[in-house]
Amino acid sequence: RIRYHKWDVKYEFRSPDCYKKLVITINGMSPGPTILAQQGDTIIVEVTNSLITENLAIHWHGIRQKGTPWSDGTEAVTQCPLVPGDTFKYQFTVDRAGTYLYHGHYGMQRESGLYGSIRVSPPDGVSEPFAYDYDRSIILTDWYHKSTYEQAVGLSSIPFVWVGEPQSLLIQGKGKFDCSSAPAPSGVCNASNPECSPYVLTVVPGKTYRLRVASLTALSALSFQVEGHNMTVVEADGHYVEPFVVNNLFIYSGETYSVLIKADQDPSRNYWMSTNVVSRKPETADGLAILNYYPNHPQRSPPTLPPAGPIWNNTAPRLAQSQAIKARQGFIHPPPPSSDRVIVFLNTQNTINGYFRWSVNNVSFSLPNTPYLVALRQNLHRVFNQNPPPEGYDFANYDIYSKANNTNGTSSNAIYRLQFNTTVDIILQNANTMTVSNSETHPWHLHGHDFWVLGYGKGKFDIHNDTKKYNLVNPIMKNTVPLHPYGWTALRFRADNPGAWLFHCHVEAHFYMGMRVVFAEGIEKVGKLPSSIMGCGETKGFDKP
Ligand SMILES: O=C1O[C@H]([C@@H](O)CO)C(O)=C1O
Repeated sequence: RIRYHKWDVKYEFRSPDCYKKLVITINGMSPGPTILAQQGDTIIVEVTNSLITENLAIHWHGIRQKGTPWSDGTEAVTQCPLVPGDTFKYQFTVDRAGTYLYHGHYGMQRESGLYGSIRVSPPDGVSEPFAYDYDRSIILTDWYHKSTYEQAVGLSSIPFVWVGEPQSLLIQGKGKFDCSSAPAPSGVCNASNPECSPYVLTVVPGKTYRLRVASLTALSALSFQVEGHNMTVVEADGHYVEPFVVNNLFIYSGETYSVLIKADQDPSRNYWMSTNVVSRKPETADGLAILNYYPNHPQRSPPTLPPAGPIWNNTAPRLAQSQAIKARQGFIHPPPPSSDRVIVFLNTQNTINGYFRWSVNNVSFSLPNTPYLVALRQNLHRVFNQNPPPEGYDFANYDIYSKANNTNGTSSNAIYRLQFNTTVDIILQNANTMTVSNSETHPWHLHGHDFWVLGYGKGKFDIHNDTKKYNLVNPIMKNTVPLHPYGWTALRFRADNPGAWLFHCHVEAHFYMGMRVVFAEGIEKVGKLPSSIMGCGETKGFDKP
């Protein structure tokens, strides 16, 4: 089946947390419309850029774009962005049931509200390996009052202006900023604006809900909890999980989970759902929503205090949850037992000519003006640096626990070329930032593939011993994975999808500041590129017949 959508993307004044600012909407909505589809369907989205003075690109997060690498929606990697007034047709197949996302992938637009859910059901006659009565989706985000533009300029200025902690946390696009906490011009912050009434999930007592929880935060790692209700984790990034029960779910930007919740508590009242910041010292109020037991009034506040959530600076339970996620029995895709290539990515904060940057192996990524996909397919060698970027770092001498003696980095647009159909291991290695005794959480997202998560650990990854602890039996496959503070994460994937694919930290500011790489594979197998992805940089005129 073909699922056709026509979207108009524009800025509108909105007050998702009671504070009025410019929000990017799709057909008037933020979050945008949910895309519902069945495995095997073709999705067509005709997007018109009505942002007036900004370009646009939309990424289909978790969709691998097999055979349609030009529809991945990543500016300067797979397409020229849409200029204001342009319409672009994204067309791709959803080849696996599960929970996915879409969001802006031009500059830092995602965090202006340009995002939504994709929900793919199994083909006819195939049932999910767990039972539920109802299916609901929520996306968690953090929210800033400064415009994305002001943030981007601050990040690229001397002196550096950090974005800081968010002003509020939103659950499915709704939050509450305390208007009395900061003076705002009259009419800008209005606590009684109905736009910022809490999100309500109504449940029928006794029924089981599949709640698809996703995070698209700009910065924050989150914990999510439902007062008085356990959650059974059953899906992650479109793969079935061997079920396990949690009180709170840790979730990082770019991840999706399905949890089962049974409405089996006292039905005479409502309950809180809450989300709170972890991994960074919180300066943001917890995000709240209401779990409404039918037929109680949906807006009636629960008689209790919202659950507080876990303490922010304890990494142990976060690492433990990461390690608990295994592929479900009967749905295990065993990884190849070994790999053809191992690439180590040291994650560091750097300075380049006085500018703050983020890097892998001390190289901070800069985007060319021409999409890699076109440059590679049409041999436009001038577009980017043709030398291979580093495959590792100075393992013997680099102390991951201290601020580096020399924090200088370099900037490059060189890419990793992978031999088609080979198996590649990626070791993400965390380190101290430029602040003493500080290491952050980085959620890494891979376009065009799922990877096996072979393991997580603390400290410096040891290629001789830590590889022996890899889970080669039932590792989960994902597209986004956390790298915990001072830790390592080991991934394996098959370079089997012809195209050019981003791999990056999903923290919007870190991505913007260069924490990304590009992989390219099987370019000679890429089909004829649509001229609609061309027209910028070295492809000027290529879009004309
Ligand atoms: O990129 C970042 O910059 C700040 C801080 O390191 C300097 O202000 C921070 O917390 C980041 O994640």
